[in-house]
Amino acid sequence: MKQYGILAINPGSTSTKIAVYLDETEAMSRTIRHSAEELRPFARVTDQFGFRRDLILKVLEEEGIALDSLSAVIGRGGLVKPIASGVYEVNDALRRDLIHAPQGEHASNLGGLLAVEIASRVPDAKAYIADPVVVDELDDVARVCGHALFRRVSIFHALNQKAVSRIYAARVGRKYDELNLIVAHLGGGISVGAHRGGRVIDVNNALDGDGAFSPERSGTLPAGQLVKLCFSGQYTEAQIRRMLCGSGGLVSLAGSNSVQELLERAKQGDRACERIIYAMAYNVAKEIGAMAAVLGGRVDAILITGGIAYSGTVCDAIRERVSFIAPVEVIPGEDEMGALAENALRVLRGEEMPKKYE
Ligand SMILES: Nc1ncnc2c1ncn2[C@@H]1O[C@H](COP(=O)(O)OP(=O)(O)OP(=O)(O)O)[C@@H](O)[C@H]1O
Ligand SMILES: CCCC(=O)O
Repeated sequence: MKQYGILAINPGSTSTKIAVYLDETEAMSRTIRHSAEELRPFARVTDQFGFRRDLILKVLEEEGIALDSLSAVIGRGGLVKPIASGVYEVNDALRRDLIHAPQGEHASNLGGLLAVEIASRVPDAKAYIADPVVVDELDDVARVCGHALFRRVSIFHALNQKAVSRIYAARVGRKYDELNLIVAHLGGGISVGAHRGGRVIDVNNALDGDGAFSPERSGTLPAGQLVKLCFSGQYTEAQIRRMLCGSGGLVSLAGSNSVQELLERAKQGDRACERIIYAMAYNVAKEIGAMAAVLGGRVDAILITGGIAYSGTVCDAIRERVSFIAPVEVIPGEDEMGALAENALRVLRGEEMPKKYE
């Protein structure tokens, strides 16, 4: 069988992760860190394009990876229009939206742009994105909220939520699209999704003041108090937005986005820290309960994933409240790089057709 070389690119706010796979086997992986000073000169995320591209090319050269060994380059997709789950070839329409960012700026907008640039240097190589944060499979009823000017929007850790669901399905010898799952991704942001037969029919918008609070994000806030703050004249719109996403959650409540650090402080006797960590777990459990109702109580398993899932303390605090719903499985960390490569491989092998972004 033909062997495929795949470069996966996952740009985050302070790092660019890259990995090269030969079929399913990882040949190299590297996390390139970017300091605040390095990124300061760039006004917009897309302005960082040339800077990150050159760093990727340098790492590939250092690792002895020849560009012409690549059959495809796949990037994490960004804040484009709401789209169905799957693999998308990077076409002009997608490129335009990654640059102009109709739903806002996000580091992952660079994924598809870097993929198409690097693929263009290799004859016949394809450029893709897969399961971007805007994957939207919401049931119609989940879009409705309590005022005609507002609607609920699906923005979440689609790539990792789908990847861990497939891992769990393989473990129990079932197909992802036969299962009803609740997946709680606990990272810098937190998303809790109801997966019914392979579709995420309800999920919180993890970027925009919705759901459980997380290390850096406020989650849902009392709307009346928020309105009052907005009109207090004390804060600009940018400052308020930063309270929701960036300096909300644990950063605001406990002064750090590191759950590891806060758990250590709690262990040393800091009761305030302990209370806040438990409050975060309590809010995640509440979201899981809501998703159990969305699934009509028919839940095969609850999966807890993301960096915070390495903490037994946090997982136990959640499990205690939700294990009456379904078995709880912890799949810590994320394998977004592996998930990107697998998505590209399915398309290269003809097992899945890439979708067209319009
Ligand atoms: N062993 C651990 N125990 C407890 N917390 C941990 C552990 N390892 C990582 N974390 C916490 O996980 C959080 C970061 O999670 P993760 O790495 O998934 O986030 P991210 O990739 O930056 O953001 P996102 O998942 O939203 O894309 C941090 O608060 C970190 O302290
Ligand atoms: C919303 C998913 C991605 C992120 O946490 O930034």
